[in-house]
Amino acid sequence: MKDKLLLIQKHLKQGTLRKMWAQSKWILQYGRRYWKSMVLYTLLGIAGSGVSLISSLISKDLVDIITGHQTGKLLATFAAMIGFSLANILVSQASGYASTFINLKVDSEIKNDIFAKMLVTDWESLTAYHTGDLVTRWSSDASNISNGILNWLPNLIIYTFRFVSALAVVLYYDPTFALFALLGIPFSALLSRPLLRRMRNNNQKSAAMNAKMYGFNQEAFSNIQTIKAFDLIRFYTDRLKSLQTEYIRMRLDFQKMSILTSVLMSIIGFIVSYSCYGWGIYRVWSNAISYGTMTMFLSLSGTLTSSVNSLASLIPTAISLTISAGRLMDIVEMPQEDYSQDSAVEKFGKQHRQEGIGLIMKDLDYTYRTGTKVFSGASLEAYPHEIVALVGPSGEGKTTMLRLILSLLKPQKGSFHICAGRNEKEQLAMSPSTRKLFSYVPQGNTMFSGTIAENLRNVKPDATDEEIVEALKLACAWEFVEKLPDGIESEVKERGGGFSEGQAQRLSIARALLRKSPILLLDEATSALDVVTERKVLKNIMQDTYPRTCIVTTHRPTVLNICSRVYAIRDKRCEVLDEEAITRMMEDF
Ligand SMILES: Nc1ncnc2c1ncn2[C@@H]1O[C@H](COP(=O)(O)OP(=O)(O)OP(=O)(O)O)[C@@H](O)[C@H]1O
Repeated sequence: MKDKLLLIQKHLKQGTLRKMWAQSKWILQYGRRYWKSMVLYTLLGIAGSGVSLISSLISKDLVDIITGHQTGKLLATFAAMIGFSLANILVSQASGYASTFINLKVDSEIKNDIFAKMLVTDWESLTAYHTGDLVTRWSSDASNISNGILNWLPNLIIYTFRFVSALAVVLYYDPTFALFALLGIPFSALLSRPLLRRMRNNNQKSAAMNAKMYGFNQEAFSNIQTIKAFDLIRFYTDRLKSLQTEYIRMRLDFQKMSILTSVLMSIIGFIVSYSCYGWGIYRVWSNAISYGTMTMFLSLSGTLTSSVNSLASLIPTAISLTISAGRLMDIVEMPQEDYSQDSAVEKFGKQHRQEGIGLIMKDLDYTYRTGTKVFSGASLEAYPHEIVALVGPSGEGKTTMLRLILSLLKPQKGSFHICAGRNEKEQLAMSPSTRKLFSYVPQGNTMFSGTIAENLRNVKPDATDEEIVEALKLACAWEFVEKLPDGIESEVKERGGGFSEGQAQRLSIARALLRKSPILLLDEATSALDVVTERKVLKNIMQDTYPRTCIVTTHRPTVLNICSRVYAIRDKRCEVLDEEAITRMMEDF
């Protein structure tokens, strides 16, 4: 007793129980939405239990009629028996169909909901997780929750009903029989204890292991080229083997314990059923009960044992559910982005479509949560029809500045606004909502599998072929697309496969231009182009009649003299370079 109290105290101290309670409340809050499905599922389950109970009673009558213990209509009882057996099959099939249907529906709804929440989660918080881990949480943990919501509570009611109703019938006919039938319960309870203790541990380990495996596979498959180039095939196959060995060891370890438990449970089951059998024969022999009652007892003792085992199995299910809930709560309870300015931004964008939209950032401070301070008192401005360049050594903060502009990161200090044209007075604070006014071409390849036209229409579904060709021309991509046999209907493979790096970059730029966003951000997006093409692309963007504000980050100073303004990121600030400094930079290159 003292041990138990100490254990509970330890759990309370660690907050395990408190956590489990919070996780259960979180599941219930989802469950509330689906109460109708839960009620339907419960009713079907109770109907099934009722039908099988009545079948047992009819089978008793049938045996008694046959053995001459009871006079009755043999045919009618036989027909009732067949009728109820058929009803049993129908109810269990209907319940199976309903549960699959509801399960699929609830599963997709919960996954949609969690997916949407993940997408609006603060970017920096989300990047703390490996994408493999995120995918595993979203797929397996969400499925676990949807299964649990639908089954756990209804099953608790169904199994309890099954147990209580069978027990009531047994008690009614012969209370001594109940003692035999329930003989196994204390043993089952005793056995489930060590299983439960390890269950929670194992569930946690298994979820983490799945995430690790998924992450490994995902990274390996998307980096096959690098693996080959560095001759890492052996290393990666060995790594997979060692992960699999770790996984198998963990599963087998758990399986061994499960086998031991189920062997012991089965032995207990045998003892219980043979005791029931012996006791039944004795009662029939001493004329206390009929053959029919004995048959019914035997079938009901099976029901009692199985419903107790089913009730016991709900405990590990609850544990695995709370673990999944905890893993999802980690994600969905992270800070969320604020999209409250959506309509204000839309209105602002429409109002100032003609003059374009600029941006003004003043005295920004930004430090990553890891403690890396990137900006201190940095200011930057960019207006329509301008190309503003951000230059600076690697790791100085160019990409971070673009993330700040996109409100993926929030500065700790400073003012940051978009403005109408060059009018500083008419402005709107930057927020995740202002992102809809931007097009962003990040570093690396961002094309999807599909045709060139499909890729471009991803950002503007109603774009005509002419608009697509115009965007391709501005991005200097038309010169190679027009030579392709299928033109804009040519296939692009995963991650821009089938095209050179520079060609894929130009396609990405064309896609961003097609969107006609007031502000265009190019992060090293022209790095794979030759100098002539790079200058041509930027000149085209500058000369386009659309009032676009363009910000580019670059390592190459060769295009700086065509930019409206050049900021050098140094000493955590953005310093405007004069003509002389730009010329010097170009000469030094
Ligand atoms: N997600 C992050 N979390 C923590 N620190 C980061 C993160 N991303 C970048 N940093 C750090 O912030 C600093 C600026 O990085 P950033 O990527 O902005 O540089 P950059 O100028 O764009 O570099 P490059 O020219 O190599 O692309 C670096 O010291 C980098 O290590």
